[in-house]
Amino acid sequence: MTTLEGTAPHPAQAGPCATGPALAWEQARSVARHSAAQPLTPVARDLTDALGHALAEPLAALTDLPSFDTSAMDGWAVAGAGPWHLRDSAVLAGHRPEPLSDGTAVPIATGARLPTGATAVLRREHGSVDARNGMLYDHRDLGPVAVGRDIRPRGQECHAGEPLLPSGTTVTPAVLGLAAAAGYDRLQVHRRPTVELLVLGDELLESGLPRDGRVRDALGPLLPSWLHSCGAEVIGRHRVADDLAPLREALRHSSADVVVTTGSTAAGPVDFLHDTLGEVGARLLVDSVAVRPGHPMLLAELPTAADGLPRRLVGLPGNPLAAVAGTVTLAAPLLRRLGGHADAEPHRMRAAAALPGHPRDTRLMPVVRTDDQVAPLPFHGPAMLRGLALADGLAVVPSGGVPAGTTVEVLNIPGQ
Ligand SMILES: Nc1nc2c(c(=O)[nH]1)N[C@H]1C(S)=C(S)[C@@H](COP(=O)(O)OP(=O)(O)OC[C@H]3O[C@@H](n4cnc5c(N)ncnc54)[C@H](O)[C@@H]3O)O[C@H]1N2
Ligand code: MOO
Repeated sequence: MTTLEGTAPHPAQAGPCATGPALAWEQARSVARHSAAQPLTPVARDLTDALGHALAEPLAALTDLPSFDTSAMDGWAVAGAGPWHLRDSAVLAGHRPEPLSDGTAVPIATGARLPTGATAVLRREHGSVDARNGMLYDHRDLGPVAVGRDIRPRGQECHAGEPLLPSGTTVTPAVLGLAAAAGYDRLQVHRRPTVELLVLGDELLESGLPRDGRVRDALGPLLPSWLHSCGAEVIGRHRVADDLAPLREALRHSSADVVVTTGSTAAGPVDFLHDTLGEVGARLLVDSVAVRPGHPMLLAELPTAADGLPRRLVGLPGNPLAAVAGTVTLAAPLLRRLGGHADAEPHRMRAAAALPGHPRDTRLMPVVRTDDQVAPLPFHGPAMLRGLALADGLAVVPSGGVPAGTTVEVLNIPGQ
């Protein structure tokens, strides 16, 4: 941990950008996660606005589910043994039915409330009505209809007050559906951390073919939805000129919980990030990580803004795959922690082929899933996205690499 203060040397004379030894990859992820003492404050959100947030309290059922004895099939609600005298008015979903007496039946729809006295539901395809005497017969000839047959009893899925999901659960479409079914109109969720994305690099083009030594900005299009799927609300995305003053002003004026920068992490003549962090009085928490690609990535605590809330900066390297490595290593754990999301269990898979490693550092390698194994993809250089675009995940390859058959951790690609 290093404090950058005072006047830094001009970047052209600056030595290696990182001021201390690179942190081990696992340690860097842990520092990023624990750099937020606690998740952001809980807020109440309508169901439609809660998607992607994390539950700030356990989701408990507000009612029994189903909340009444329900017909599971279209057919007849029957009372006792058949044949049954058939009542003609059907019971539909949403109706309040009259009680049934023993030996009678009434047509009923799937989802309709069962009349009191009904002992079972006879499916439409299992019964027939004799129009002459108005009697319903079970034509399967399998003996009496079992009591409770094709009835979903009240409380079958849960009882009121029963915990359904723990706090920290990410609100997925399925969680929204469950919450609605269980009686919720609003959910207590953690506020999404706001993120401002600053894309550095005067050489970047925003349209057309790469030309005259300039390249297309690949990270502006890639990162916002990834950051969103890590739980962030991306409130701005800007290009910033390769100069200390514009970057300093952008940092001073940002109101985001987390500023994410791309590029300028290394020691090139226009790599102003370290100097700017020094100027604004930021505190470096991670200053390079023993991981390839992406080792110059960094995490800093920015001075507290007028609102008194802590602010952080994740510096992603400019090489696109290195930026992706920085996203999964530093941005994702920090954003998930701020947003209150529970730690995901590490996902492990067997390597279908040898996974080459770096001699000293962890390597993050785009891999494709084949059955229950993962295989490395070509075109995984730090400046390349071709392998990643085909990948199902990023394998965490320990230093030295691993032979085929080894079980390795595989990181999800955000949003997949
Ligand atoms: N002397 C050293 N040089 C470098 C080191 C080092 O440790 N010492 N590290 C190398 C590594 S590893 C990486 S990764 C890069 C990191 O560089 P920066 O974060 O300073 O990024 P830039 O220099 O601005 O750009 C690097 C590369 O990426 C291209 N780029 C930048 N932004 C984008 C974008 N949004 N979309 C597409 N491509 C982008 C940029 O044009 C450069 O080609 O530094 C090495 N050097
Ligand atoms: O981190 Mo760099 O990505 O090795 O090119």
